[in-house]
Amino acid sequence: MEDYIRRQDENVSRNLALKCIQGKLRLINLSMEDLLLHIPNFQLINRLIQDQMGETDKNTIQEKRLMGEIMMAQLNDGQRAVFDQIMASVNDVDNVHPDYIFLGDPGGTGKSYLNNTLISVLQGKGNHVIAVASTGIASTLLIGETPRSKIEGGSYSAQMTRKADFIISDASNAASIINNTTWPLFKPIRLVQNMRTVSGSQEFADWLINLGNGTLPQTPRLNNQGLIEIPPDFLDMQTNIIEHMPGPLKVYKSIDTMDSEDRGEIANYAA
Ligand SMILES: Nc1ncnc2c1ncn2[C@@H]1O[C@H](COP(=O)(O)OP(=O)(O)OP(=O)(O)O)[C@@H](O)[C@H]1O
Repeated sequence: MEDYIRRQDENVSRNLALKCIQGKLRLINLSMEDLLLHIPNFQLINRLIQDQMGETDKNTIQEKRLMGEIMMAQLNDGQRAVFDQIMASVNDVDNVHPDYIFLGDPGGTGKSYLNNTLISVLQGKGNHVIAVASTGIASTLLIGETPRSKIEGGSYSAQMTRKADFIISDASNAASIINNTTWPLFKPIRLVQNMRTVSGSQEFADWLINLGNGTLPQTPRLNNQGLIEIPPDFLDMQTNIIEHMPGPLKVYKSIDTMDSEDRGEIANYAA
């Protein structure tokens, strides 16, 4: 719920969080009733979606246009080239540009920044943009075999999807898209300049790119394809950063998959 409350009021946030929980429960064949949870208020959520669809008043468009111009001016050459390709696809009247573009890893190359720039610029031009949380399911629904104009149903999501000029999905689970039957429709593009490292850290930037690409050389001593060795210099850098962080050290563990006979317990761990 905290993820939503930054942007919405408490009641809307509670219902969006419940809707998210309901989606996760469905994946493991559980319902809200099974866990005695409230059913989300879909009317409220649909109204919110409708408000967002109608968020095209002149002031908003003007603000987005200015923001888009500022962000666009900051793009590096690689980001700008991808930006131009995507804009060509969005404005494509002759259908010569690809409809589906996949901006892949590596991390830190400014994909989110570029996505936000595209959203601001397109909204600033009055285009309808949808930014979706990306899961394999979302990509399948939005980029499935059904052309968007043929998506049926009167729900706000269906209306919004039909009307969208541009659908964008960030932080995607690449594997779920690459393994999807729609993958051949995508044009894959990569950014290469790491934007998280400062100038003078080229070695670290290259190492991060290779890490993201899965092209780091194997360390024979470790004798395990799945293990990588972090060079001591980079580890020193991390220790240095941690030492400069205020407050007591706290370790958070992450879990990729949860295995338990108790389905309720599995539902407590977000994937
Ligand atoms: N053109 C730019 N000008 C200034 N800062 C930028 C630019 N592009 C990206 N950044 C900054 O670089 C950092 C990394 O960018 P971003 O989060 O967009 O990368 P990413 O590829 O989405 O990373 P990840 O895949 O790890 O989430 C961010 O702090 C972002 O604000």
